[in-house]
Amino acid sequence: MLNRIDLRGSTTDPRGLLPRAQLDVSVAVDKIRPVVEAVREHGAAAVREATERFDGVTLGALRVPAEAIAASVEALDADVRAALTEAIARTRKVHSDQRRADVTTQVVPGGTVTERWVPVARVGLYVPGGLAMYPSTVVMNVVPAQVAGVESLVVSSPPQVDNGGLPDARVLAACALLGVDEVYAVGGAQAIAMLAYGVDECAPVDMITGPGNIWVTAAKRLLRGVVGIDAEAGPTEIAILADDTADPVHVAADLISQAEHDPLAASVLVTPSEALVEAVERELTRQVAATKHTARITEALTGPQSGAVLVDDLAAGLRVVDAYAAEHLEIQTENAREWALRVRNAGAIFVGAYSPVSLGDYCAGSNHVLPTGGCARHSSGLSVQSFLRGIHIVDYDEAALRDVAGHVVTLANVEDLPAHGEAVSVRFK
Ligand SMILES: NC(=O)c1ccc[n+]([C@@H]2O[C@H](COP(=O)([O-])OP(=O)(O)OC[C@H]3O[C@@H](n4cnc5c(N)ncnc54)[C@H](O)[C@@H]3O)[C@@H](O)[C@H]2O)c1
Ligand SMILES: N[C@H](CO)Cc1c[nH]c[nH+]1
Ligand SMILES: [Zn+2]
Repeated sequence: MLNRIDLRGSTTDPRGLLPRAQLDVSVAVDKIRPVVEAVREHGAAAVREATERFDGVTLGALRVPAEAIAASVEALDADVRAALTEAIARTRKVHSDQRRADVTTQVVPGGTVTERWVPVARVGLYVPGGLAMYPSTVVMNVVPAQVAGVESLVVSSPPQVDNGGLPDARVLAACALLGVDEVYAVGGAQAIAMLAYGVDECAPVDMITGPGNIWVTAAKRLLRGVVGIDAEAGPTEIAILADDTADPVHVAADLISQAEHDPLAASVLVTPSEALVEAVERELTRQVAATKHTARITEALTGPQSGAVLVDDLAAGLRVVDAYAAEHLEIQTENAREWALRVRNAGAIFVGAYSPVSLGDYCAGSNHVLPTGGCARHSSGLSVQSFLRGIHIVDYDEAALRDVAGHVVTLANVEDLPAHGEAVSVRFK
C-alpha cells in the first residue's frame, strides 16, 4: 500500500528523495488568488458568492446568531461535553505554564531595556469543517489566545448544509463552553480573506491562526503580511521512526489515524527493519478495510506524499525525519525518549508505545495546530507565544546616554547617517 523508498547505502541529502504531495501550497495559491481579490474588492458579496460555489450554501447573515450558539451547548451530549471539558482543562493547564514574564535588563546604571509581552488585540481563529468536524480545534485555538490575554476573539468555520447553513453544532458548542460569541459561518479561502480585509459584517483582525486544507493554507500564505499568520498548518502529516521493537498493529493504526483527515494527508514510516515494513503493510490492509473512511485513507496512504522509507540504522533514520520535518513525529524504538531528544525538526514528538498522535489531537494538553509541509524546520506549533509580541521599552537617563553617546555617533558616521549622531549630541551641546 505504501510507496517504498529504499535509502539504504545512500549518502546523499535525503531531502529531495522523501515523499511529498504533488499539489503543493504554491500551486493552490494561484487557484485561490481570485477568491481573495474578490473579497478585497467586493466584501461580503464575494464571501457569499464563494460560499455558494465551494460549500453549496446560500448564506444569510455571515455572523452566527447568539441564540444558535447557546442552543448548541444546550443540545450537546453529556459525554461530548465531558470530553471537551477535560480537553479544555488539560490544554489550559499546559498553556498557562507557557505565559512568559516581562524581563527588564539593567544594561548600565540608569539604562534599562524591558521586553514587555503584549497580546495581539484582535485575532481570527479558523476552525476547519469540510471532510471532518473539529470542535477540538476550537479548544486548541481559543485556549492559548485566552491565556495570552487576547481581548477580541473571532471564530470562523464553514457552514454546514445539515446544520441549516451554520457551522457544525459541536463547533458552536465548544465556542460557547469557552465563552466565544463572535462566530462566522464562513470557511475556505474566503474566510481567511474576510478576516484579513474585513467586510461590512466582520471587522478585520490583526492575526489569523488555525489549521485547514490546502485552500485555507494557500490563502494564509497569500495574506501573510496583510495580517499576522501563525505557521502553515495544512493537510496533516505523521512520520514514525520505528525499529524492530515497535508493534506493527500500533504503527499501522497511527499511520491510518492521520491519513483519515484528508486524501492529501501524509503518513510516512521510517525504519531500518524490512520485517517491520512487511508486518505494517499486512496490518494496513487489514485495518484500512475495517475502518470507516476507507476511501480517503487509501488515497492518502497510496499517494506520493506517503511511504515507507528504509534506512541503514536509526541514526540514518534520524537524519531522514529531520530532513522531512513532520508535523507529528512518533518515536517507536528502543530508548525512544533518548532518540526523541536528538530530533531537531518536528511540529510535535510523541514518545514510545503509549503516546499516539491521537492523544495529542485531543487530550494530552499539548497543542494540535502544528506546522506542515516542512515548515517545522523554522516554525513552532500554536502556543501562547504565538499571540504575544515582545515590545522593547528603552529607558536611559541623561548620564547613561552621555556615557555611550560617542559610540552612537561613531556608528552613525560609519553608516553615513550623521543626523542619527546629531540627535544624540544635540542633547549635550
Ligand atoms: N496541521 C494542523 O495543525 C491541522 C489540524 C487539524 C486539521 N488539519 C487539516 O485541516 C484540513 C481540514 O480540511 P477540511 O477540508 O476538512 O476543512 P477546511 O475547513 O479546511 O476546508 C473546507 C473549505 O474548503 C473550501 N473548498 C473546498 N473545495 C475547494 C476548492 N476546490 N477550491 C477552493 N476552496 C475549496 C470550502 O469553502 C470549505 O469551506 C485537513 O487537511 C486536515 O488534515 C491540520
Ligand atoms: N491531527 C490533527 C492535526 O494535524 C488534529 C486533529 C483534530 N482532530 C483530530 N485530529
Ligand atoms: Zn488528527
